[in-house]
Amino acid sequence: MILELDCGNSFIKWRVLAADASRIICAGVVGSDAELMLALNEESLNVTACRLVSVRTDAETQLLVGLINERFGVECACAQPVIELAGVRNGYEQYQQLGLDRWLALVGAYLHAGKACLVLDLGTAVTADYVSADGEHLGGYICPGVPLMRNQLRTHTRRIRYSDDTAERAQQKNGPGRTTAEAVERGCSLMLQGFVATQLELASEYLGDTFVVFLTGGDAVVAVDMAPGAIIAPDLVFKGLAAACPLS
Ligand SMILES: Nc1ncnc2c1ncn2[C@@H]1O[C@H](COP(=O)(O)OP(=O)(O)OP(=O)(O)O)[C@@H](O)[C@H]1O
Ligand SMILES: CC(C)(CO)[C@@H](O)C(=O)NCCC(=O)O
Ligand SMILES: [K+]
Repeated sequence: MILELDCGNSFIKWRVLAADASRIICAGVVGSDAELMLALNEESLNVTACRLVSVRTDAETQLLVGLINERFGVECACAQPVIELAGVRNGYEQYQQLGLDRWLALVGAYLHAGKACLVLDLGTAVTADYVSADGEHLGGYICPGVPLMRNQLRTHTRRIRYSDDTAERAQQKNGPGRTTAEAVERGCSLMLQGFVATQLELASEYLGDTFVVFLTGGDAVVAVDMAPGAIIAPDLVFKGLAAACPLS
């Protein structure tokens, strides 16, 4: 079995594939290394290979690599920054500085589409990346996602306080908020939608008429209605990871 890990700033997304990568055996999202090891221990797994991508510090990543090695006796293949992969060229002035999750997502997208693509990752951070029809990464954008916007408001004000339940109820509609929770939740959601709308406009400008939009990340649902024809691809990073760390 192949263990795959996407180690982000907030969550570790994990999944286990059959040895021939033909199907997903189990998968999950956890908040910490310890939670990951607990989740993996709950399954009876025969892990024979591991590949991972991390945007954490090298020290944090090595800690996790050590835990995996201890538990399963396998070395993790870690995705590394490269200038070119699977027909895509990294567009950063310093290719090492492009977040590896962004890089693998856009490689995964181009492998899937084979033409120009706009990759929108709507998670803790929101990112947009542009790939031209011939595989040139043109660069992208980074901004705070809904969880960060919401937390900034909570942290820097005294009267914005409400529960997660209230937040969830407030998100059902988009009209002007009549409670604090509604005003904040709908406001942040509109910020995100405004960002997505602008990205779609820019994409026509930079990518021409024919491009494929990929939506990924926890808040992808907020944007589906705005991008008809967009491909919802929760596993884009894993697609790119398989290309970055082939097992044979
Ligand atoms: N406590 C949780 N348990 C399980 N799933 C969760 C939990 N919190 C969030 N999720 C789900 O996990 C996924 C997190 O993905 P998302 O793309 O938003 O990650 P992210 O916030 O960008 O994380 P990172 O910065 O760690 O990559 C979402 O699909 C979300 O619904
Ligand atoms: C932007 C995030 C935080 C998104 O997860 C990650 O890709 C990252 O840490 N990137 C490094 C900075 C950059 O991509 O320019
Ligand atoms: K992410």
